[in-house]
Amino acid sequence: MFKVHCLNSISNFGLKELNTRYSLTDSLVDADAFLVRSASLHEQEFNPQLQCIARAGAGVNNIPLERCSEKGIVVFNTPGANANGVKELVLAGLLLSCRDLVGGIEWCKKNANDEAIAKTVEKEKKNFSGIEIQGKTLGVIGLGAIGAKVANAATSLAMKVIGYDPYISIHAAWSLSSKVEHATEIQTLLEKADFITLHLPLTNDTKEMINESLFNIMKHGTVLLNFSRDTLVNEIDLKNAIEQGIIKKYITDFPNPTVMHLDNTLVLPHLGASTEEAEDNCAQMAVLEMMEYLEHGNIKNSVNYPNCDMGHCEATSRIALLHQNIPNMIGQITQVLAKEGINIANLINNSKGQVAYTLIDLENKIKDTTKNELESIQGVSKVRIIKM
Ligand SMILES: NC(=O)c1ccc[n+]([C@@H]2O[C@H](COP(=O)([O-])OP(=O)(O)OC[C@H]3O[C@@H](n4cnc5c(N)ncnc54)[C@H](O)[C@@H]3O)[C@@H](O)[C@H]2O)c1
Ligand SMILES: O=C(O)[C@H](O)COP(=O)(O)O
Repeated sequence: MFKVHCLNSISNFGLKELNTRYSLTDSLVDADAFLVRSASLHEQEFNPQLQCIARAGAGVNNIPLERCSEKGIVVFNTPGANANGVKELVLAGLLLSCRDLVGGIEWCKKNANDEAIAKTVEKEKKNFSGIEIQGKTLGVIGLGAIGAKVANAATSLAMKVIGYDPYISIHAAWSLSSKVEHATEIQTLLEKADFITLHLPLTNDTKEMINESLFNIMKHGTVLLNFSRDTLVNEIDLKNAIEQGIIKKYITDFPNPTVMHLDNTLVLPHLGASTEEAEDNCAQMAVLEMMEYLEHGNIKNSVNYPNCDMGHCEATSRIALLHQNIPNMIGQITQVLAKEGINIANLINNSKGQVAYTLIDLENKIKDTTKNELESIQGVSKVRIIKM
């Protein structure tokens, strides 16, 4: 029986995939797997039994990836599963930035009891007027699942679109409209864009990437949309850019004490992925990735371990080893098995950066003592017996 702990509420559409081999646990201590959305795990201790963490969503900056890799914990996310939900909210943000819709709605509410409102409004409406997006230039930074959808949608709304993504995947590149202009340097995008939207992950490399030096390249009166993460933007520099009129409007999905007090800023309550469809998609994908790993040892969409698919085990037993990507690991592993007279039916060894994953089907049963011996090889973080 596998025990699963949910750190956030996860859509039942995903949880109903769990079969009789699973139970939900309230305890973090005895869980084999965590399901999580945005809850932070940085301060969380991980028990030795924890095999994987499935993030029902895209961003994994709430998970200590390095510590998970050291402990042989596989972290999954759900690429693209909430991209349409975010795209639709970004389009809403784009339109909200053009006329003062929020101010206008507030004005109507405030004047609800004015019998002459139909007449007064015709004098007052100029206070909420604005511009159109048609013909304006949108700069999209990060052309992954969300950025590509936003870029394509904006071309359909008659915007000119420039995209910047030095690490674009082939899949994302194929999905982009040919109308999207490709910027090889971020400067080109910043110089031309009337609206800039951020769709890149928060990492050590991208933290506060949008700072004074980039604000200084932007056009006076740029609208900045941030539906990715708050700390991609240096908020002190943002405040200055707003005061200088470089940023005309900042639309963000991430409330924090600083942005709540900025002028010309519209803050949404982290709603990008909060649609029924996105929540269902993410939950289902996360649960299925977790089950495939726990039951069969196969890895799909991990952010810290390589993909690996050996199908379902037809041999007598299956073991998985999570280890460092260093020389002679396979030699040492097969030596232990050979010493025990265990014959290998099939073996996959894949690596990703500093770590590697070895999945082995065996023609003999595997004993606990063999598992212990494999665990004692230097550089092995975890050994799982998937089928005895
Ligand atoms: N507001 C929300 O509710 C919400 C929902 C989903 C995702 N997000 C955020 O959006 C981010 C992107 O999500 P996604 O699904 O599109 O992810 P994705 O992995 O499909 O795309 C991210 C893209 O950013 C690119 N990138 C990385 N570093 C870059 C850099 N320095 N400059 C330009 N591009 C760079 C990558 O090459 C990739 O193409 C997530 O990491 C998450 O933080 C927010
Ligand atoms: O990275 C993501 O997928 C989003 O920020 C969504 O987060 P949520 O699942 O907590 O809404």
